[in-house]
Amino acid sequence: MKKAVHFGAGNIGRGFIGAVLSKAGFEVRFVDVNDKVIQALNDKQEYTVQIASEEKTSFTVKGVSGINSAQEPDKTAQAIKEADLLTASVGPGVLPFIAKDIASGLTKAYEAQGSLKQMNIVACENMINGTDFLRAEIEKHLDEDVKREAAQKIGFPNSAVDRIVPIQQHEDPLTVQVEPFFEWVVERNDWKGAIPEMEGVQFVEDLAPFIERKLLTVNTGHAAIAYLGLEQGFETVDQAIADSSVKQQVEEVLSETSEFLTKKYSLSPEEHERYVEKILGRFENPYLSDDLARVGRAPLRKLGPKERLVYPAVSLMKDGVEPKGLIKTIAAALYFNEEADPESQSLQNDIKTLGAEAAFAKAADLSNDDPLVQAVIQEYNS
Ligand SMILES: NC(=O)c1ccc[n+]([C@@H]2O[C@H](COP(=O)([O-])OP(=O)(O)OC[C@H]3O[C@@H](n4cnc5c(N)ncnc54)[C@H](O)[C@@H]3O)[C@@H](O)[C@H]2O)c1
Ligand SMILES: O=P(O)(O)OC[C@@H](O)[C@@H](O)[C@H](O)[C@H](O)CO
Repeated sequence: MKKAVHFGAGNIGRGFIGAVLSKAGFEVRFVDVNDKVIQALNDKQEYTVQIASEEKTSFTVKGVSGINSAQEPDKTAQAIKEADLLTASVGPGVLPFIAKDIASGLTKAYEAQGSLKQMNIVACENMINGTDFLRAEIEKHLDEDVKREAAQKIGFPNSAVDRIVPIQQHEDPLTVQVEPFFEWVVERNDWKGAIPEMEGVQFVEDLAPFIERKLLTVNTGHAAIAYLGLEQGFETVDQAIADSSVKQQVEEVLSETSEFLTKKYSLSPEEHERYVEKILGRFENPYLSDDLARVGRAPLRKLGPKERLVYPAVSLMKDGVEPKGLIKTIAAALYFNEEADPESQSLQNDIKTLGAEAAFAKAADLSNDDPLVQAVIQEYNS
């Protein structure tokens, strides 16, 4: 049986990636640091995925087990040595940490066998070129000979993953509720070996239009709902989007990212409009309760230069377009203050000590006098 190792047995890990891998015939070993989830995976070897729709269907994902990488480094290394496919959805900020575990597994395998098995490593994060980033982090911990062997034997394709999976509230720590829609797109050229048949996975020549369309529509839209919705006192995505003023502002933001995307990738405006409509419909799903605090989480990451808000805003401004909706959303993001979110606390602390202008400029990697910084601060102060 083919073996897959998936780092991150969280919401998208169990709710989507693990389910696809299991269905494609892989034995799935989840690696995580959450011992409750790992114990439950080893006790049950299966879990339930519920579809958030009127029909409320569910299915069972079988053939799964867990390894706690913090407590079981040898078992983690052994699983990496045996893997045909390694995937990860831990959050971009955690990739440097799992890179160490992966590098250690690859080094042990190389030392034991004098070679590495052919495999693919795919990061499934909301991040442009997430696998390239993970690869660079892994390589920091490899000796030259292992690095050379890894370049020969391991494929590092970038990927884009789309399925809304909120924070879970079930008695069973493994049960996971997901929306009906799903999309997993993987870059074909960087895949090593024959392209496998995997239901739910699409292999494409060029990932850039897919990841950018997804990040700058689903995730920009989500961020706008979160930051603008919290300002209005809403708690969940469906509640916020049901408010006509929030919806109108989200539509304005998505019309700006649509302008950027259709121009950059020569997309058909009608087809892209249908894509946007579909996504707005997903946000309105009444069977899914998704916290605005989750959707707005990690604001320092979300305000980064290659991320869902600043990247399209800067690009549009360079083309002489003032993205009023994005500017409003970024200003609202600077008010995101969630006690349980460490990045939101760092952002608020930066605003207190440096001022909002310098705090945003730092997060976005822009100079204080950049036109976007000035427009955002004018909005923030108003
Ligand atoms: N939830 C979604 O709707 C969704 C959809 C598409 C993509 N994503 C992306 O997937 C990633 C994960 O999101 P999520 O919502 O599943 O988050 P999550 O918090 O539910 O899952 C992350 C998991 O990583 C684990 N983890 C943390 N540190 C680790 C370490 N050092 N080693 C191994 N595991 C570790 C956590 O314990 C947790 O189980 C993010 O990049 C997110 O943007 C999420
Ligand atoms: O995971 P983040 O923090 O990058 O973004 C929050 C949500 O927008 C995201 O998790 C979506 O639910 C997901 O990307 C849908 O595919």
